Amino acid sequence: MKQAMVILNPSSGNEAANDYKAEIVEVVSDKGYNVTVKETKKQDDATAFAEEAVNEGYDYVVGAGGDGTINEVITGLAKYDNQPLFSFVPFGTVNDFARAIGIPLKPKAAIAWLKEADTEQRVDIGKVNDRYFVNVVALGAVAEATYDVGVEQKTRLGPLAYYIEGAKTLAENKIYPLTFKVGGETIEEEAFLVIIGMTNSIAGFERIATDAKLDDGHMHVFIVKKLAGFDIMTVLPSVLAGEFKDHEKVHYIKTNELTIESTQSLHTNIDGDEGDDLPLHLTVLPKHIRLLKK
Ligand SMILES: Nc1ncnc2c1ncn2[C@@H]1O[C@H](COP(=O)(O)OP(=O)(O)OP(=O)(O)O)[C@@H](O)[C@H]1O
Repeated sequence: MKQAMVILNPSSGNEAANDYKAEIVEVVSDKGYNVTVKETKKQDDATAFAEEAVNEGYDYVVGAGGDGTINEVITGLAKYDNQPLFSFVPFGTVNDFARAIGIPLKPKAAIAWLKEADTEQRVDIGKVNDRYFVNVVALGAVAEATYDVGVEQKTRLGPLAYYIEGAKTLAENKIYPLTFKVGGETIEEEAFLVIIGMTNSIAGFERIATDAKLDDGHMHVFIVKKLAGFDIMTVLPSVLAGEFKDHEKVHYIKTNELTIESTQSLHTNIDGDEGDDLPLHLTVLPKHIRLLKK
């Protein structure tokens, strides 16, 4: 019989994931798999379980958790060539990867989606230094502000909690001198924020990288330059209108490889969690994950 592993973060989504465990197991069993459930207790558990699934020859891995858990599961799978199929049920606050794939964000609907998932699509992921990302690498004060968002705040406000913390940094408008090496070219920019997205959905905004596809082989790089008072009023509408890359203070680059350096020390954010400091070397791993989707 085919083997499936469900990797579930019981604490995700304000502990909602735990309530749906039995339903997820039932759906995966009905697809004809013998199901093993692995519950995470701490950071990196999901990566270790996913590696175990590959090494023990599992056919299918189903993640259940927020973007952090999904990143960890994919990190476990990504190192290997003989990967199992992968699906997931989103239980996080933002759920960018689910938005990009078209997985419903409400648990019941997402489980119904999982039931109907029967089509394999190979999707891209990104590599940043030694780590993997499925959604976004961000740097700048807004990116750092996400660490200050508390669990209670996320539960109460959802993605808005991140925007409130981010908005506080707009007032400071701190900029960083950055060097980008891309396609043999060196670009110097004084940037307020840099966003490198793999999919259309970034921080819950589904129209930032409007033409990004799950398997387009590219990263979508948005370098936001120093904003003057009036620009702050026009950036958000440009995001909502799907015209962010055309904003006069945004330098947009589409590439499959990029290096970012700075003379200043600067933290980064990888899929919503604290990432490496600069320098960063980013590449696309094209069609690297075997997503099973509806
Ligand atoms: N049993 C657990 N109890 C508490 N924390 C856990 C547990 N298992 C994993 N974690 C932590 O949860 C992190 C991932 O959380 P995840 O992103 O899945 O959910 P979330 O916080 O609800 O979602 P979001 O990040 O979108 O708000 C892991 O990196 C790990 O540190």
